[in-house]
Amino acid sequence: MNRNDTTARIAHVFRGTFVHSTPRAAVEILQNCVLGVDDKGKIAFIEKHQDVVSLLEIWGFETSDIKQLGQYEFLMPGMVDTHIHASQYSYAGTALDLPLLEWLNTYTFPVEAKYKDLDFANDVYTKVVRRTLKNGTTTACYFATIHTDASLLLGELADRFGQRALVGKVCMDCNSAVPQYKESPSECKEETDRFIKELLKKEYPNVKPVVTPRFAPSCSSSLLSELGEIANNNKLHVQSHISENKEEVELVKTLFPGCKSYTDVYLKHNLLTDRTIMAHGCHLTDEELEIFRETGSAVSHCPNSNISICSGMLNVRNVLNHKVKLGLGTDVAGGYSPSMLDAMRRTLDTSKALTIQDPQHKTLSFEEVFRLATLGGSEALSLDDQIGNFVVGKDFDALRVNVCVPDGPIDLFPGEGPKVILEKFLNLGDDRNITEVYMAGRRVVPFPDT
Ligand SMILES: O=c1[nH]c(=O)c2nc[nH]c2[nH]1
Ligand SMILES: [Zn+2]
Repeated sequence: MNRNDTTARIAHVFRGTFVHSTPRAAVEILQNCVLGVDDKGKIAFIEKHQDVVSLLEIWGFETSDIKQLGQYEFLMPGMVDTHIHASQYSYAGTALDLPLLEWLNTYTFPVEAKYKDLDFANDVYTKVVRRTLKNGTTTACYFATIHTDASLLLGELADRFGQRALVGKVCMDCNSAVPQYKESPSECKEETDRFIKELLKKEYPNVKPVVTPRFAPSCSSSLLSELGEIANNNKLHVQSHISENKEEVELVKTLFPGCKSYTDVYLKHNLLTDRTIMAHGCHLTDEELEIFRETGSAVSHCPNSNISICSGMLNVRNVLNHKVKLGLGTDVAGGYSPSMLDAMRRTLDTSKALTIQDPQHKTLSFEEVFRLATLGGSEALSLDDQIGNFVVGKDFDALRVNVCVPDGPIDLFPGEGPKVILEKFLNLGDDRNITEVYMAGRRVVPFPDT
């Protein structure tokens, strides 16, 4: 309970129930506790309520500053969407009737080509940032499009609305189906350099660039090498897709005959580091998972997308058994829902479907899935020194949840304790239950303009 930074002042104090994950406990429920946030947005203390008098003295706040959570309220860490296409949000909820490669050619590439138009980009990007924030996504790892200026705009909007974000300008120099939607190799390199330089120059505290080769079939080998070099020279995150559906895996075999596997393609181009996140991985072999573990690369599990466009079912238990970092992603718009609550539910559904197929399969619990959506996501993005749970010194990214809002989606019954309340929220709750969202100590929901 030491106050060693004498300059930090307390900006918020909450008293009540806090729910989070730790490396040891998938769910830890801290009841009757007090949590303080300093004016730099960091968690200053979490203590039992009986210590409040000494906290008042040490930190110099008043009892009247304490925000008391109600009986049916709790704070939980903000959710981390480790894979979402901001540019596909305009058609989320539609166009789910084709498998991946046809889906890309028919729906995705024609829409993404429209982001040359900054007015269109501004409309969709404003809506996706606001929608995901309202649904409790405090951190998003975004794919934009090949357009540098629109991608910079996405970064600006995330900063303005208060969402922590990794933003990727998409890189692709191969596209025979929709040839107007690709760049030349030199354009791709120059524009990626410009994107990174300009985004870093903005000095947004919580918005950073991520090197984004779309996926192996969209990129020449020389482009993949350039991108590996850019990421390593600048110590940047990398994101892409891997082993989403079987047809794609076969295509990669024919496109990169010198590589042993899909994973080997990215490995050979120096794209697998401990700041890499690869979406899907439904069809990765154990040997490939071993490479993920050795390189510290992470998997983003996107179950809504995997089911919606019939790609496959990732065995999350197997990935975790291989000690590979794993977070959850909505993968809008292959996934139709922008909500991480949906990503948790679909993760449980997929795990149960695997158990139906094989009763030996150990189904994921809701507690484990809660961890994947919060701490697991922060680990997958290598941001766990900053966010993911309520630990002194981390940024305060949090949701204030009220399971008993008027006309809300949840009914409670006598004798239901905090664990049941959490489980009901995860399975039945929606954005009506997320009454406040904080990112780095700043209250970002409700929106200041509402
Ligand atoms: O789900 C997906 N969405 C995409 O946009 C994409 N591009 C390559 N592979 C992809 N998979
Ligand atoms: Zn994707």
